[in-house]
Amino acid sequence: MAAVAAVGGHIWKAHLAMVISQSCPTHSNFRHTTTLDYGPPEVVLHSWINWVRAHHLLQCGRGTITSALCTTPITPSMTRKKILNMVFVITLSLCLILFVFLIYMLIFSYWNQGSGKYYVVLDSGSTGTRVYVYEASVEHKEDNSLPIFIKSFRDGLQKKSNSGRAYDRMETEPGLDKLVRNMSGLEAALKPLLRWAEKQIPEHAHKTTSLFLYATAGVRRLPIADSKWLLDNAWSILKGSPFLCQKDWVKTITGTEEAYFGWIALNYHSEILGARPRKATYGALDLGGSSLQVTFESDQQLNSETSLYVRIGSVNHHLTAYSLSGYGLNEAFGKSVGHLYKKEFGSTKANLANGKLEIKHPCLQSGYKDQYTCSYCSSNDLESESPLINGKKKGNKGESGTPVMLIGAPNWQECSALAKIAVNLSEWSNISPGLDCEVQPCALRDNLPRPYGRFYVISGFFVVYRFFNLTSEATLDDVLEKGRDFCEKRWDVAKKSVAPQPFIEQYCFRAPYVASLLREGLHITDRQITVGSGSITWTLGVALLEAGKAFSTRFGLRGFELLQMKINPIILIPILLLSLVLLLCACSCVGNWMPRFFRRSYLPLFRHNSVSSASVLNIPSPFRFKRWSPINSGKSLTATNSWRTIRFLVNNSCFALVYEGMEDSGIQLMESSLYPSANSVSHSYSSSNLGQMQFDGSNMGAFWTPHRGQMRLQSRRSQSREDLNSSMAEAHMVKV
Ligand SMILES: Nc1ncnc2c1ncn2[C@@H]1O[C@H](COP(=O)(O)OP(=O)(O)OP(=O)(O)O)[C@@H](O)[C@H]1O
Repeated sequence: MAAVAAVGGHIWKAHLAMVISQSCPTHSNFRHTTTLDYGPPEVVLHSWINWVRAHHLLQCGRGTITSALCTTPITPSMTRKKILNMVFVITLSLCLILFVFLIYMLIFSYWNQGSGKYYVVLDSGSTGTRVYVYEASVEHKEDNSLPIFIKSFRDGLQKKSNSGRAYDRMETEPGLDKLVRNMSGLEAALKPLLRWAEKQIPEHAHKTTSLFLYATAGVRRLPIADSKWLLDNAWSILKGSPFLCQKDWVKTITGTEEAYFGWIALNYHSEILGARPRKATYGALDLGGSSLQVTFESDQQLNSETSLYVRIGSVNHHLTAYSLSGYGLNEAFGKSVGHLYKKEFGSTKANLANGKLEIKHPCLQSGYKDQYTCSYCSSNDLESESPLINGKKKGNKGESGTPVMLIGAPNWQECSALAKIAVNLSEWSNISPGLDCEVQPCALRDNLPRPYGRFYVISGFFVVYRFFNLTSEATLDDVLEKGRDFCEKRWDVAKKSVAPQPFIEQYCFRAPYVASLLREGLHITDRQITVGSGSITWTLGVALLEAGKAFSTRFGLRGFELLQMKINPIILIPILLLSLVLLLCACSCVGNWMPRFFRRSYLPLFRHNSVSSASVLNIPSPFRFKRWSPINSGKSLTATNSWRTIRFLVNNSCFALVYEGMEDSGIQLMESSLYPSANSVSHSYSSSNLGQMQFDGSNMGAFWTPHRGQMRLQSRRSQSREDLNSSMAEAHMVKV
């Protein structure tokens, strides 16, 4: 009802009253008045009539009404009529729902096509904090993949990428984990990023742009008090931005979440997500500065700790996702230094030398000499797996790492062996002792599922390939070869051979490390991997999932199902028209309401006698049913076939329905119907001084349609020949 009213743009407050006709004196005390808050009058009328009938019959059954009329209303044909009426109402409702749904789809689909929603995602990694700005919009794609288009903003960043940095992104260093209780440092890390984001997004959209800060491995491994300080203060900075930000949008994400977001980003980028027919997804190996995220799809029953069930569109995915802490590029180098330190000085912390302890590193070029703060040098460092500070300094709880002096002593064989040690979990952790990398993936704890299927290697892998100018077709042997060449150069030459960028000295180590990590650490072969682009970052996954939520909410549905329905106007418009026709037909059945165009062909009985198309009726609201009283009807009625039938039914059911409250409303009634009968007699309506108007009390009332600000009364079309005949038959039965 509410939907009907809303669609029509009318909210009707119908005050209905039924009074037993004066022609039924025994019922004269029976009066029922009620108020319906919503619903167009035709539906209200119809429901009311049904109620009245039921009530009347009930009263008769109880003997509270003794009128002879009690014997007349219930006949098999009336029951049939009731059923028909119900069917009509249901049909009408269904058509209406279909119609409204289609309109809704049409409007919202195209509304969403154009409108974008912005997202700002701050990635607080161990190496630095980066800002990503995305604009998401609904866009249906030819290949049926997920119909969300995400655009990433990189304005003004092109210049930076030419400077040798691997990513076109706005970033600040160091990572947040090095800024514990350093408010000015925290502001310096975040505010430039916010300012940049503000410039990318149109001002009018700032308030609706969602801002997230997700911290990863660096903050993840801080003591709780430190990470809380960081996040609380980061929140106090972010809430001052013009963007929409909530406290729980400033948080540390788990390694599994990070892995999952990366997988989403990768498969979205590859246009696989939500595709129909289903396409095989790629696994993701996302190598950061601190940790490595592994995500892949598998049908096997796997470890419940690492299992994720995801439904995207109509496709279910069973994922395995985990994060290998300490396997990021920077930390791996730290482990190599820690191993050398242990070999040289044992596992006790050597404070004595105060940074003067020299460590010869086989993965550093000759001529290289620099300070390094080792986080894996003391046994404490190793046990706590404490993070490196910007790849160079500091341990947990404010405790500094061990300062050492790194000296380049290049030796490719030793460097490769050292890289393997950094990969083998049993070499630097007591979690899984004695792992043989030839036998099992030695970067994995016992209970972690082995990577399976095809993978895209992203982030740190991309950085390494890019550093050595390798294409995505390059093999791991190519990486090793390039690494070896680079290691053999003198440091001053090597440094100048590449554009300025962070961690140049570590790439000699990184080449054998990434090869060993994939081959020995994870048992992944060259054939299984493709190097992904630098634009695939887990932050894209965050934006995509948020956009999916936002658009699904707009559609009022969960998930992407509706978004996936490609709405082709060529199909939709005919469906809409068809539903409209169905709707009109249903309306005509229910309430004799149908445009003249349809009506003529259906109702040959009605023929013009004298056309008075100007006759209209102002409908007052509230309105009321009132008994039909020929005495009160003042103005004499023009008798017609149809009218006689109406009156007959009215008399049969002992009451008539009359709009009440029309007295003051200056009612104009049609003198003759727009739709004349075959007998060239017009419909007639009472236009008494009381403004009463009769309806077919035993069946549908008239249907009212808004017309030029007024309402036109039309006679009930369902008083077709068939209907009339059945009414006559009923009357005849009663007489018998
Ligand atoms: N702009 C850049 N140019 C060159 N190298 C970069 C750049 N940004 C990051 N790197 C290198 O890539 C490595 C991985 O960086 P990434 O941003 O993926 O890690 P992170 O987010 O700091 O790591 P984690 O999430 O594990 O803390 C870094 O250690 C660094 O060596």
